[in-house]
Amino acid sequence: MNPDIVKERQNATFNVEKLTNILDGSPEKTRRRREIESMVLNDPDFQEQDPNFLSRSERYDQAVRKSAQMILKLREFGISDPDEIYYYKNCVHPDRPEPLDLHLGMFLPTLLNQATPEQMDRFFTPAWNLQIIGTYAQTEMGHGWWRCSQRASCSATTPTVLPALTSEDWRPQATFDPATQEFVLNSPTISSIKWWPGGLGKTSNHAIVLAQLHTQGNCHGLHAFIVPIRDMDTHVPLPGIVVGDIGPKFGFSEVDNGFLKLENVRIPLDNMLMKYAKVEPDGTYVKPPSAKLTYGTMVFIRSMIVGQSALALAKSCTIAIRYSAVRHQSELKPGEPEPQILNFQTQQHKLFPVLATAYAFTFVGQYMKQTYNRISGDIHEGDYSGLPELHALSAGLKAFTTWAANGAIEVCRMSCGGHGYSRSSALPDIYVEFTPTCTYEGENTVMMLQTARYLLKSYSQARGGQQLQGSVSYLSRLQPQPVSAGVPPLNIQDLASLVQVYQLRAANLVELAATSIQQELQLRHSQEDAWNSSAIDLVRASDAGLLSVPQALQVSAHIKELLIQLRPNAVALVDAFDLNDKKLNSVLGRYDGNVYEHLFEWARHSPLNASEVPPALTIIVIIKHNQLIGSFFPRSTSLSTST
Ligand SMILES: CCCCCCCC/C=C\CCCCCCCCC/C=C/C(=O)SCCNC(=O)CCNC(=O)[C@H](O)C(C)(C)COP(=O)(O)OP(=O)(O)OC[C@H]1O[C@@H](n2cnc3c(N)ncnc32)[C@H](O)[C@@H]1OP(=O)(O)O
Ligand SMILES: Cc1cc2nc3c(=O)[nH]c(=O)nc-3n(C[C@H](O)[C@H](O)[C@H](O)COP(=O)(O)OP(=O)(O)OC[C@H]3O[C@@H](n4cnc5c(N)ncnc54)[C@H](O)[C@@H]3O)c2cc1C
Repeated sequence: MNPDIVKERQNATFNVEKLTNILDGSPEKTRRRREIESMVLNDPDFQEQDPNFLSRSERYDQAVRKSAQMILKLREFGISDPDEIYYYKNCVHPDRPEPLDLHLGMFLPTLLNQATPEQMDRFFTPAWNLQIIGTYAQTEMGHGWWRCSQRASCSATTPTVLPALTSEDWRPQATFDPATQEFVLNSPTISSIKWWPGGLGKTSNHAIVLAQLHTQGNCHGLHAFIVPIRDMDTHVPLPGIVVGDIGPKFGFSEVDNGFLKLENVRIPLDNMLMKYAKVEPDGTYVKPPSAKLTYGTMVFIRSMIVGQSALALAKSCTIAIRYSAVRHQSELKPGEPEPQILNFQTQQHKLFPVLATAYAFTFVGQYMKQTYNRISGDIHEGDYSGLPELHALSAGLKAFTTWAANGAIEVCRMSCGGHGYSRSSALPDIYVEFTPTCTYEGENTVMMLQTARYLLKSYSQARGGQQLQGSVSYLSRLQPQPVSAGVPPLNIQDLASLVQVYQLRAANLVELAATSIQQELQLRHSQEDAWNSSAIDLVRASDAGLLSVPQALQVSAHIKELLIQLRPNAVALVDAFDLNDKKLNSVLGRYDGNVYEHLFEWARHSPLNASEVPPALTIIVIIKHNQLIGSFFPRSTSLSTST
């Protein structure tokens, strides 16, 4: 054990285990988490080659092998609780998305939320047993999101054939054919090819495809269909299915994100997910109780991503803080030993806010999950009243937490200097695997605008005298103040006072956005143009701080004081996240702090070190010996060598 890190732990002023229990929810939950962890980390079937030294195809193959083992073991150990599955999976594939993510995270949950009992028997049971492997295909090459109501090509009441259509307006279509009781699915244009779904490229044999439903000559907007895409025995693509991998990406190397072109693919009537919307055998369309229920799986994953932001931050600051405790640089005072870099105020100012955010997001993630479970329980009982708030909260928190975490991971990487740039630190991987959360499941700006939409509606209800409940109740309680009213009183030591200032700022920003829309409406006369011209204010309204210059200075001074208070407990606070070394997979973030010897050991495994003279270098050796000069270069430009 590195002596610096030992001293850090001796100096801590609280019981780390108790804090771990609080983070987990209870001592029993900590025990069970560790039990699952050891099932995976001590299982030889999950041993792997360091993916840093593998090609993409090798990484995919290794991940598929581990995922298959994972499904067998989950069954063997009878693990079926979604939280436990999620935890087990995260130990099997630490930090890395894998080919079955979409199957587990979106295919199964969409069936649970939108399938009829008969469809559950036909699809969910075989999917649970991994006979059916599914993905969720919404995004297309030309469109990541849909606004059917604004499009000439589709609305619940417009006929299918409209004069003003251009081919680029077309999206994947599912047209009901009553003669055969089938839907005929087509991707009419290049831009309508499904693009991005995880596991689609090679792994899945089924996809939930989001397509426009056409029946009896009318288009009814976006609906979900279960489409078999590969033969269940041979895994070969079925007729009419053009499918494959979209190629290498920034990260996600283990995942076969794919494309899917549908060419007159026929599926039975009862392959449309019909828990809510229905098509009768004669083609009659039965509306769902709420059109928004189609978006349910996205709300589930967005809620989950809030917790993933916390985990990415916990990992990043564990690595950076432990490393900063063992790394020494630059004499502070001449003649004295070099200090731990964690003693530099600037280093603390980089890392301690990340640490605090990791804790805050952990609790926000738990709150988001409880809210999701509560409101989705109501929805299953037929009460849809909480859906707008759940959507606004999950969309806004997904965007806010992923943006914040995305920036903070990079702060942690840079705070480790050069070694942070090495893949041995794990920080580059954490970044590339995390950063697409800002884009997928709804691009963050678009999500903030969804939250703003809800805030503005709530604002106008509050101004109309309604007493609002839940997360927007502050809009009823607080009267937005004009700038001339000055800044509110603030006690920076008092959490309640800080919350009040945040709420006031939020109310002011919502009012600012509403005023902007009103002004733009007078200028532009169209609600949509006024909305777009106020979009910057709207995004700010979803991301609410209202301080005077002296108050801001007071906050700065207080932050410096807090850095000093936090310093003795920094290592213990990251230890409390209880991230096992094998899961963390970082040379810099090792629990024992023995960084340098392991860094050296890790580098020696680089494939480039497999031979002292890599084969490609023989050409240089030959050139050096002047044997090729005559044939490679004209005499007049021949290289001068000393040999
Ligand atoms: C037993 C089960 C076992 C489970 C085990 C689980 C264990 C877990 C194991 C593993 C997990 C692995 C982790 C998984 C990793 C996942 C990787 C993810 C990979 C990525 C996937 C994707 O990206 S899928 C594609 C996602 N795409 C999007 O998100 C597109 C975003 N676009 C949209 O959401 C909509 O198009 C948009 C809302 C932007 C616009 O739609 P439009 O209809 O035009 O909207 P608008 O007119 O603005 O609003 C209409 C109306 O509807 C309301 N609304 C919009 N969205 C929602 C919603 N989601 N919910 C509720 N309501 C919504 C909106 O507010 C408007 O309301 P009103 O104002 O009119 O009242
Ligand atoms: C790693 C990864 C995995 C994915 N997995 C899946 C999957 O499994 N299944 C699936 O269906 N999809 C998947 N996706 C696709 C993902 O859901 C989309 O990329 C995402 O929804 C964003 O859509 P887009 O790419 O069309 O971006 P665009 O909407 O084209 O965004 C581009 C820019 O335009 C801006 N913009 C767009 N609309 C507006 C607006 N109304 N107002 C203001 N600004 C706007 C955005 O803010 C952004 O800056 C995945 C993507 C990635 C990167």
